[in-house]
Amino acid sequence: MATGRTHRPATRSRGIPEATVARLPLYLRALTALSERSVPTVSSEELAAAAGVNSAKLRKDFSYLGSYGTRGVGYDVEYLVYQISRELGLTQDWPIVMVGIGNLGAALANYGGFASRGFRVAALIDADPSMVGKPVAGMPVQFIDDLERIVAENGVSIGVIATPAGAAQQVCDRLVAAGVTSILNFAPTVLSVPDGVDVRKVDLSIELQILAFHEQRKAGEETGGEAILPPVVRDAAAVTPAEGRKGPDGDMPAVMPA
Ligand SMILES: NC(=O)c1ccc[n+]([C@@H]2O[C@H](COP(=O)([O-])OP(=O)(O)OC[C@H]3O[C@@H](n4cnc5c(N)ncnc54)[C@H](O)[C@@H]3O)[C@@H](O)[C@H]2O)c1
Repeated sequence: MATGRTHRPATRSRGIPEATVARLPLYLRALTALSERSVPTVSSEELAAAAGVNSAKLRKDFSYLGSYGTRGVGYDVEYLVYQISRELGLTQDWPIVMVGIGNLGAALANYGGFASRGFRVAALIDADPSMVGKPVAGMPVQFIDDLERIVAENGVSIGVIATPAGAAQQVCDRLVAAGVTSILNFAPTVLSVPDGVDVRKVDLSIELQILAFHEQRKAGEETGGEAILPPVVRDAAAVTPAEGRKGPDGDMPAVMPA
């Protein structure tokens, strides 16, 4: 089923660079907070600070949306919320399915932030027969055998995978064959998908490793250049890439090769 990795151009067909697309949710989150406080307008500097980006980049990003603000007044908050939501496709409801309702899947299912951002959890799916019918976040868990029917009946185009890494590719293939064209993957494995399918990967351990890198740098600066390696990096240094290292769940290198 899987035919290869998806390669996307850095610029989307409508002319908005991927880097800008990646920042739109940050602007939207900051703008939504302003909207909830009934703030009518915001300057590029204020909004950039709230979103954690620099203001020149923000102005450039908004120019792709055709939004230039008004000199001395700033940007209209409600209109920008609408414009960004429309650009991100959030003015419509997106039914999603989650596969793998263990510790992580159940926590995600219980997160209220999806629904408020236009993502409706249509179904929770697991392969463990003892979980089927049990409620998680107020929904009964459904059996993996019904995946294709569930996707078709709910018109699902986005799937979330929170299974062990060893099951993720097979689950991904079934989702794609059923018609899902976007996957959010939490399993620590690289998924192969055909052209036309987008995969986003979330890995908190990679984020921690990046922080560890910065901590090591800071420690090096404090000691005048003599770097103090945190334990995870010291361990990695003793392992050749060919040997690899098994992570806590036995399927992921604890330190990803560069
Ligand atoms: N991305 C991150 O930052 C992050 C953080 C925590 C965990 N994880 C990963 O998320 C995954 C889930 O972690 P967890 O702690 O919830 O594990 P878990 O063992 O609690 O849950 C996994 C669930 O997947 C189900 N499952 C197994 N094979 C399946 C299949 N073929 N189809 C459908 N369901 C299947 C199991 O029955 C179980 O309910 C793991 O791969 C883990 O490494 C990622």
